[in-house]
Amino acid sequence: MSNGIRIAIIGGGNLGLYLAGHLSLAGNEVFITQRTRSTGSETDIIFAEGDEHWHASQVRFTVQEELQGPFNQVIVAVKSHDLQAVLPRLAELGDADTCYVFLQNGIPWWWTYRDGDIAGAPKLANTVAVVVQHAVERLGPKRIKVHSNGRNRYICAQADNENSARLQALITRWRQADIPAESSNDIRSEVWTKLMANATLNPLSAITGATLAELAGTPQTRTVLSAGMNEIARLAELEGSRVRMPPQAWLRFAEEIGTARTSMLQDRLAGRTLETEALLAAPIALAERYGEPVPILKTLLGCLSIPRTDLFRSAR
Ligand SMILES: NC(=O)C1=CN([C@@H]2O[C@H](COP(=O)(O)OP(=O)(O)OC[C@H]3O[C@@H](n4cnc5c(N)ncnc54)[C@H](OP(=O)(O)O)[C@@H]3O)[C@@H](O)[C@H]2O)C=CC1
Ligand SMILES: CC(C)(CO)C(=O)C(=O)O
Repeated sequence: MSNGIRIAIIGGGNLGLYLAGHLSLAGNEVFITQRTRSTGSETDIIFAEGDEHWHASQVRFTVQEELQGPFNQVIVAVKSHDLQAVLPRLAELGDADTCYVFLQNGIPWWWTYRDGDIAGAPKLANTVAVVVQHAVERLGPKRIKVHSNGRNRYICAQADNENSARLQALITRWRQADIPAESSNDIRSEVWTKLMANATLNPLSAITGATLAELAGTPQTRTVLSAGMNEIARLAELEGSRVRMPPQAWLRFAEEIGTARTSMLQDRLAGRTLETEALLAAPIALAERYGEPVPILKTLLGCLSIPRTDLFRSAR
């Protein structure tokens, strides 16, 4: 591979497949790991449809134990509740120059982390947080539907807030692969801004079964969403951050994205664990520390605690 680099992606779900396809089609050597080895070919084809149409046939599918480092980029695309199993085995995949990239929604694992807290985890200087403003759905094991309103964003920053050449190289490489990456000098405010959407749209979609456009287009749910988003904005303020989008802008985003199902609704439909800890329980715990009332967030978490994994199965 002439100009390409070696990239490992941990987790072949929605975003893992999307990034693998783009980075592979741009000439990089891409390996993607799944929880267990899939039957079938190691280089199965990834198909994208929806607002993008492509297929990528050079991505290598494997399991983490079989990856041979060092990689230039290690992209961690598992849900936040699966990080505990993955983090201690990451450092062995890289060297001093490796970029470890994390895409998780919600309060991230590195929020209060200090180097050395988890043996085997990457250093903060090598850790890049990406706030992803994009909706991708899985239609089959290696088939995704990409939703685009023309304003997708992959907002990147180093977890230690430094602006290194390594971070800039990552952004350049992703942009060459048509991934709309950009840098931020205040990633904490970006995390809070995105959490306005994920602490409200994700749970409400999983409770109701509604798409993003249905939630944003219904007056009653708009009111609940705006109130929940304002609760998050207030927490951001208490933490010394400032959200970058008002609730109305998020509702417009949701309307434009249209028929997409949030990642949490997809999990509920498939009977998988919901990402409630990072998206709701963590900000609620923080609110309790400040004595700040968050009735909407608590109601959403309460509704999700009713185990109804079969809820929409027959309807979809
Ligand atoms: N989808 C979206 O549009 C967006 C998602 N995000 C965030 O990005 C993150 C990833 O989301 P998404 O791509 O939707 O998630 P998915 O659930 O689609 O993908 C995660 C994948 O990781 C796999 N996995 C879990 N543990 C391991 C492991 N130890 N080794 C290898 N693979 C593993 C899962 O396998 P299994 O299927 O067996 O569980 C699953 O295939 C989440 O935090 C989400 O909140 C952010 C913005 C948009
Ligand atoms: C709401 C959405 C699509 C916004 O990007 C998202 O982050 C998710 O589904 O988890």
